[in-house]
Amino acid sequence: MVKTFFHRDINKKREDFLSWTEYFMATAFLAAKRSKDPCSQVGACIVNEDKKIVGVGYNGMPTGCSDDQFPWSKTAESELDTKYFYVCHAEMNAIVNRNSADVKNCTIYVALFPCNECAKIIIQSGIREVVYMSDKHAEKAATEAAKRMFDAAGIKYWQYIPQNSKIVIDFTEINWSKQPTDVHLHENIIKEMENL
Ligand SMILES: O=c1ccn([C@H]2C[C@H](O)[C@@H](COP(=O)(O)O)O2)c(=O)[nH]1
Ligand SMILES: [Zn+2]
Repeated sequence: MVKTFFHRDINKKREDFLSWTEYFMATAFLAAKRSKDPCSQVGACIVNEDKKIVGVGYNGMPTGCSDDQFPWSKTAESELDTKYFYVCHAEMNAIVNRNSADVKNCTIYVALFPCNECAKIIIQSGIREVVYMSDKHAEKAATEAAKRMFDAAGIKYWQYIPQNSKIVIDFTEINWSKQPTDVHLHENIIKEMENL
C-alpha cells in the first residue's frame, strides 16, 4: 500500500486557498456541470467591482423548451433538428439571470471565448472585462468577429492559465478531524494512489 499524508498546522493561516480568479473561474466550471449539452458544457460567472458574484449561467434550452424534447445534435438533415437554433449560451444566461440591477463595469469569467452573439450582449450589458479559459475556436469567424467588437468597444479580454488543472471538491472533507498537530492520512487519497 502506498501511504500518503499531508500536514496542516491549524494555528496558521491556510496557504492553499483559491485565488479570486480560480474561485470565479471554478464557479463558471461548476455551473457548466449543469449543462445537458453532450458535446460542450460552457459556464459563465459575472463578478462586480466589489468581487461579488452577480450572475451565473450555463448553456441550456430556454425556459419552457424541454431539454428532453429539443434536439442536442450538432448535425441533422434539417437545421431545425440541431441544437443551434435553440440553445441559450452560458454568457447570455448569466446576464439575463443576474441578481443585480445591472452588470455595468463587471467582469465575466467564461470557460470558452464568447461567440459573436454573446460578445454583442456582453458589450451592450456594460460588462468591461472578459476572462476566458479556452480559445479552442480561435480560428472561427465568430471568434474573430467577437474579438473585433471587443477591441472596438474597449472591452479587456485575457486568457486565464490555471496553475493547477484540477480543483477537487470532496464532500467528505468537512468531516475530517483537525487536531493541533494533525497529520491526515485520508482513505480516499490512499485508494486513489493504490489505483495508480
Ligand atoms: O459563446 C458560446 C458559444 C457556445 N456556447 C454553447 C452553445 C452550445 O451548447 C455549445 C456549442 O456546441 P458545439 O457542439 O461545441 O458546437 O456551446 C456557449 O454557451 N457560449
Ligand atoms: Zn455565445
